[in-house]
Amino acid sequence: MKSKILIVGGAGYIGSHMVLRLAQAGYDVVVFDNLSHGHRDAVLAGELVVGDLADRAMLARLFAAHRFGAVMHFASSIQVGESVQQPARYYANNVGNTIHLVEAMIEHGVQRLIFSSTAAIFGDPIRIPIDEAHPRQPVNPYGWSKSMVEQILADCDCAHGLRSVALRYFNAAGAHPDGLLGERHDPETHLIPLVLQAASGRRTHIGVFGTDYDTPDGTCIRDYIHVQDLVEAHLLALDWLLQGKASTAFNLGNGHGFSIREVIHAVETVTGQRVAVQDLPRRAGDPAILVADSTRARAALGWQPQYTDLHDIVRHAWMWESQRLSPTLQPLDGAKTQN
Ligand SMILES: NC(=O)c1ccc[n+]([C@@H]2O[C@H](COP(=O)([O-])OP(=O)(O)OC[C@H]3O[C@@H](n4cnc5c(N)ncnc54)[C@H](O)[C@@H]3O)[C@@H](O)[C@H]2O)c1
Ligand SMILES: O=c1ccn([C@@H]2O[C@H](COP(=O)(O)OP(=O)(O)O[C@H]3O[C@H](CO)[C@H](O)[C@H](O)[C@H]3O)[C@@H](O)[C@H]2O)c(=O)[nH]1
Repeated sequence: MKSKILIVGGAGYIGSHMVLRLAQAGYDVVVFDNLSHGHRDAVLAGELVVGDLADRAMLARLFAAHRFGAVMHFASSIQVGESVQQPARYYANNVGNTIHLVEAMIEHGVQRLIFSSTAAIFGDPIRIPIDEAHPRQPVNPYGWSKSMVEQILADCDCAHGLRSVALRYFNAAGAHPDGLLGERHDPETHLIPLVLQAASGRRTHIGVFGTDYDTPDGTCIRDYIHVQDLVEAHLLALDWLLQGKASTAFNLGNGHGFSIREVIHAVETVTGQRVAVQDLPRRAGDPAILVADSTRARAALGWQPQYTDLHDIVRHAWMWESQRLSPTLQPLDGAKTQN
């Protein structure tokens, strides 16, 4: 009998893909999500418990009712720009509420945690690609909140033997290859779904934030990693912890960067639609280039990303976007919806 896994934030984009994959791998899954940004109908397996990490009494009841072998923690506030405007709210949800979760785990003897960290802990990189030895120097409250949690987890390992793996995703993208799940952030701020919405007619155009970066075409370069490949890394990290291995952290990306213009071009190729582009000033806090060195995850976990071609990532996300298009769907910025 496989362990029962608690997925906190399992109704969100990455968490919902994780829930399905764990169920397919034979794990018993319980999802805990306040549905602030998640979707009830994205939980395609297991039991959904609607609750907030701020509610310590509810967490205590949850841990008393189930015997969890491990916890995967996807729940957080995720917008970098918003974190600059509302830092206290970000620290409360991403750090304060994570402490509630960790305390409940310690109290109930649950010793394994996989934590969703981010490339934002590295701030403006001093070298590319970014490996685990790169200094952590966040430049916004979102990145700081994740870096602080990593420190808290290291301290809780020393004090309580809580074993954890922090997975630092670079740019999560794509959708379930069978079209079952996809990215449904509201508001959507991520590049690939926004460009696809411009291709489908749900938006009039895509704004490009900054065309004067020190990159070949002047636009920012990011490392887009398929959500399904991230999910596979979590399964391997779970095995790592179940085998009793030490707490650690891994950087997760493909190791290839694509510029914003290359992403737009890939969307045009995959969809056959022309995307209207408006060049805009830089967005505050965007590093020019973020590319992961995931050598360690490949060597230690045996992680082998499957969907490394940007066109596959865009194709799966397009399948999801196309399914969501219907004559009744409201245009998002005054654009006409195509049928
Ligand atoms: N999407 C990316 O590109 C990316 C990159 C790096 C790291 N991450 C991290 O991965 C994780 C998942 O990201 P996502 O894109 O799936 O986000 P998401 O917003 O789709 O999912 C987060 C889920 O957590 C839930 N949640 C938030 N606060 C909660 C609380 N206090 N109590 C209970 N539930 C709560 C939300 O309702 C939502 O369902 C986040 O921790 C994020 O910081 C994401
Ligand atoms: O309408 C848009 C949206 C984005 N971009 C640009 O596209 C690139 C990618 O932007 P995203 O917002 O899709 O992703 P980020 O690289 O800003 O953010 C990602 O990495 C962050 C850490 O740096 C967080 O972890 C975040 O959750 C994750 O999606 C950036 O250069 C951004 O300026 C545009 O030009 N136009």
